[in-house]
Amino acid sequence: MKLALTIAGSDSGGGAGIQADLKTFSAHGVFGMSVITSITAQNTMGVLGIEDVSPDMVYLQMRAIFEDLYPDAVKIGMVSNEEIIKTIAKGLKEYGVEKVVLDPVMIAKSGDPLLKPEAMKALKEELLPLSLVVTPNLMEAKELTGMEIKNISDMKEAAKKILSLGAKVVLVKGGHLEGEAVDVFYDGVEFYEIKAERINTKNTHGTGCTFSSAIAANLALGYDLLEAVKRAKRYITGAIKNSLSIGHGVGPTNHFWNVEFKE
Ligand SMILES: Nc1ncnc2c1ncn2[C@@H]1O[C@H](COP(=O)(O)OP(=O)(O)OP(=O)(O)O)[C@@H](O)[C@H]1O
Ligand SMILES: Cc1ncc(COP(=O)(O)O)c(N)n1
Repeated sequence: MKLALTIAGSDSGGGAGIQADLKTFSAHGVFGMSVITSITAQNTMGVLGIEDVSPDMVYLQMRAIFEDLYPDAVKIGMVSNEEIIKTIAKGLKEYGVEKVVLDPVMIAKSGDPLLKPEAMKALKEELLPLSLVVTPNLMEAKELTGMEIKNISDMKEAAKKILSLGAKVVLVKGGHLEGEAVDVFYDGVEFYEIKAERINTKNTHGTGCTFSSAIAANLALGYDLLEAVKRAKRYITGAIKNSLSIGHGVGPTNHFWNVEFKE
């Protein structure tokens, strides 16, 4: 059995964060574990409240996992404050973790901030250099580079800048552009455009979480990074195509559309 770990925030509504990540791991047949960084009171309409877990408790969760159930890959999502970011960086270094997918979550689809503005620097300086791949959406890539990003050529330029911040591979997600859903993968040598059809739906809560945890699941399964990203792209496209119209706002991705064993 392969093991994957998500270090992220809890979404009470089940569509994003830890909950989306664990469902994604399960759908890939990978055993999922979690380090919860923050608890959000959240649903398809927005975020009612956020309570960060103490850095000590974040560290203890990491210890509990790494000293017993060593993961084959790790995904990092919402890490809202500087102390938590530094604690995670310390843990990753201490336990020598290499297959790290960093989703630099900043704002929820609902517009609610999930990263404190003063924590941006720590995210850039402490976590980015420790990750194998970082997966910013257009807004996050803009925050990381200061660049306005309007097309694929801008995405490539941004990917180069983010690589120079210390990331080994950058995957800029074009979910917020128009036309085909194109993501730009840059490993410092070559650009790859990872493409899929655009699905016309309002139900995209948790797309970034689902995509990054699918990359981590495929890394845990032993695929190389580019292949893991291509497989994750197929997974997220299916999860959006079959997304769920539940709740009154932005519905979540669906992890049960390709399940073989139905009642
Ligand atoms: N409507 C869509 N149709 C097809 N693919 C999409 C659509 N929206 C997003 N994607 C794809 O989903 C993946 C996640 O991208 P997105 O840009 O939505 O991430 P995100 O904004 O970080 O998500 P989140 O807001 O959940 O953190 C990317 O591969 C993107 O191309
Ligand atoms: C705990 C948590 N983590 C991440 C997201 C981002 O996902 P989205 O932008 O789809 O709301 C979220 N809303 N909540």
